[in-house]
Amino acid sequence: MTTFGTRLEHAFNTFGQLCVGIDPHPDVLSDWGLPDDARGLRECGMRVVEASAGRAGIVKPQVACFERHGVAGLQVLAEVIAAAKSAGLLVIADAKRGDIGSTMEAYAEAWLNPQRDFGVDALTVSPFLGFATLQPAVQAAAQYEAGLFVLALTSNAEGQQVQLARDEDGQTVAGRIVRSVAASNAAAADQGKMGSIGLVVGATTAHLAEQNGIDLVAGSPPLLAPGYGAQGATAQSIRSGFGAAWGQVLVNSSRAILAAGPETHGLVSNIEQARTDLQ
Ligand SMILES: O=C(O)c1cc(=O)[nH]c(=O)n1[C@@H]1O[C@H](COP(=O)(O)O)[C@@H](O)[C@H]1O
Repeated sequence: MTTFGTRLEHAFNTFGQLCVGIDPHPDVLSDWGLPDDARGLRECGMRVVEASAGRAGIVKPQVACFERHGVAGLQVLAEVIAAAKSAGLLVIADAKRGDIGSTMEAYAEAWLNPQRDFGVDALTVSPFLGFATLQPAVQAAAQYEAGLFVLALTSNAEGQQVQLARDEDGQTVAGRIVRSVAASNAAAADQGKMGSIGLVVGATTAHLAEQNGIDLVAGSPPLLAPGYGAQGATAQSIRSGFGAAWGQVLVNSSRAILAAGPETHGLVSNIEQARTDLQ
């Protein structure tokens, strides 16, 4: 095994910077002619995995879409994760977990230990109970050679009220999170490698980093950028928004890819189009 940052760099070099989002919303299932139940989730998830394998390096299942169907939905999530891993895809679980340290330890064990049902390559986490509460997850990531994506500057406009708030030193909340993540990646950065502790910076909001003096390059964190396609960001706006940090960016697209419908050729064509646009 190698660190998550190294596996991600390898995926970038092989397949480019696209992350295929697996978000089986009720509308998607209905458009695909599938029932809004565990069978529909399984069919949708497995088709996206099949279309992504060998064409994209990374998939990101949206846990909420599976959780919505209770135990049966979570069983399907475990199956989709296992199928994606055996197809050679890196899997980021988008569960946005965050709690006091002792509880965070349990979340980290559930999502980052590869022996567990939901063991994935990386997990999205929330630092809004204080960055230090994420420490057990940072430790688990090191132990299991997994990764984290810490919310910093999210793609939704409402996020800015909290994330761009300034403290008495004039520092933004997002800026502090970014600096804490950079410090967690210091060892990898010293070796010129991509870190395993990443940030979530929206494709739609990336330009706000530079405008607010936030340095996304320090510590080489991978940057998960949702917002491409369905939320309005384009390949061009993302490149200019991230500027010098573009090489670290993993661009997620969920609904825009799933809009192809259930046929493999349509999904493949949307994945390949997104990959080409992002090159
Ligand atoms: O953590 C995320 O992935 C995330 C963070 C963020 O700031 N904005 C955001 O849209 N997301 C997720 O990224 C996906 C975006 O989906 P589409 O807008 O359909 O491409 C959804 O699963 C969101 O929950």
